[in-house]
Amino acid sequence: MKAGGNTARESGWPDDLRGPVSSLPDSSRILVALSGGLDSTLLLYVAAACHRNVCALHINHQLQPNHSQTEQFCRSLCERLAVPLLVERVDVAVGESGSGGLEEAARLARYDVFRRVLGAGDLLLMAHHADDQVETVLFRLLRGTGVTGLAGMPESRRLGQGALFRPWLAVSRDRLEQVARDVGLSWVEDPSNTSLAFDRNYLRHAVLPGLKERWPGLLKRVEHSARACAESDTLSHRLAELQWQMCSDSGQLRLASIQALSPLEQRNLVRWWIHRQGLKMPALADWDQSLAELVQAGEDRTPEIRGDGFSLRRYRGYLYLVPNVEVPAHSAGLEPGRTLQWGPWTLRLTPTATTPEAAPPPIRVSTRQGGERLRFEEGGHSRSLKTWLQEQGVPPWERALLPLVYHETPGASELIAVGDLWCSEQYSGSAPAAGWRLIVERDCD
Ligand SMILES: Nc1ncnc2c1ncn2[C@@H]1O[C@H](COP(=O)(O)OP(=O)(O)OP(=O)(O)O)[C@@H](O)[C@H]1O
Repeated sequence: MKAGGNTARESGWPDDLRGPVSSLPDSSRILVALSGGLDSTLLLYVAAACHRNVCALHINHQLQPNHSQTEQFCRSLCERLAVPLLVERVDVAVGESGSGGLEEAARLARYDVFRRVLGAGDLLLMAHHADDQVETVLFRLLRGTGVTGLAGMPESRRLGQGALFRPWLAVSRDRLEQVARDVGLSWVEDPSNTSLAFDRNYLRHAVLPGLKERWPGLLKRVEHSARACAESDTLSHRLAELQWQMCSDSGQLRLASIQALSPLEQRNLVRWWIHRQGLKMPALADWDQSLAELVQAGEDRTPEIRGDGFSLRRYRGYLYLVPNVEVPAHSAGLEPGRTLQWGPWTLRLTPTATTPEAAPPPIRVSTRQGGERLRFEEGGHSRSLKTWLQEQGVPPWERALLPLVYHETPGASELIAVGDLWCSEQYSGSAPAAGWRLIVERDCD
């Protein structure tokens, strides 16, 4: 069978390649992530032979000198196979490369597109194979990782509104190349694939050939180890979920409950919590020690662990995971009908009548400066805001960020709302006396 001819849509592909592709779950669309390289080109042929709802998705990172030719190759290939093709061009600026380098920046940009493009019921097929899996596991091992990293790439997972599948994780690169050459397939060679400057290429070209020669069953062995790690990882998650149910109240961990867990379980639970919030583990050499101190500290102490974009803190018997929040440094006016974003709070002033009789007095929003007083009823006694916030159990870091809303009249300034915790009856309820309703909402985090 010649891949370039009309027979490309025939399902005469070898069973070891066709089997994992033909047995995919039902889907709205099957999108093949097509780089134009050997593996994904072959995958497109096999997928198109097995399914009617196949299309291809090519991301042009515009990084390689031959990127236009690669894009053109994908276009011609899809035309020949009568498969619809979606091409997305992305700009990966050198400045965005961050600590992981340009390759990592390109990978992240690619996954952003995948997430955006995948609709409900769509499957995205990637052509990762067994050698890719070994490289991934070794690479992570060398960088230092736990069982989650050593589990390698999963065969499938949710992505955007759809799911990602890697049907060929058990097939070796040699096997794919052999089939591709047998059928006379053509593909594009990525010039960067040979550069040993990239860690992955160094592993692929300088390390793995020797390891494979010495241990011919290397691919299978690493696959088994990765699978064992994936199972341990699943069990650790399951344990964390169960212990979360036992130890949490309203999204925080009860210190008394986690103190009863072993240090190993505490670390597992907090790690799971951090990942579940979409955050990264703090890069601390003494993480184990820091967490133990945070959990065991006396109530009179306020230690904290700072991570990338968040901190772990304790307050009144609870452990909090606090995402970093920025609020304006200066006070701001709240214009009627306009929305004001204040960190995670959104503020709006809306008229209760379709044609309000008068404009509201100026409304100003600011953070605590100290000494504020709160009056619950008109003409009633005022009380200290600080004491009231303490009584409400608002943690100190939150008190410093809360938007305080003032109604300004000549010579006087009156506090009419404290974040989403309290609002004067003048501006709230079914018939606010001011004729304007103040709405303060906090985004769920
Ligand atoms: N630019 C791209 N556009 C669409 N999908 C891509 C792109 N680059 C990679 N992929 C997908 O990710 C998989 C793994 O990427 P990787 O960089 O390891 O492979 P490759 O060497 O670029 O390409 P191939 O796997 O096709 O030989 C590819 O098999 C392909 O499915």
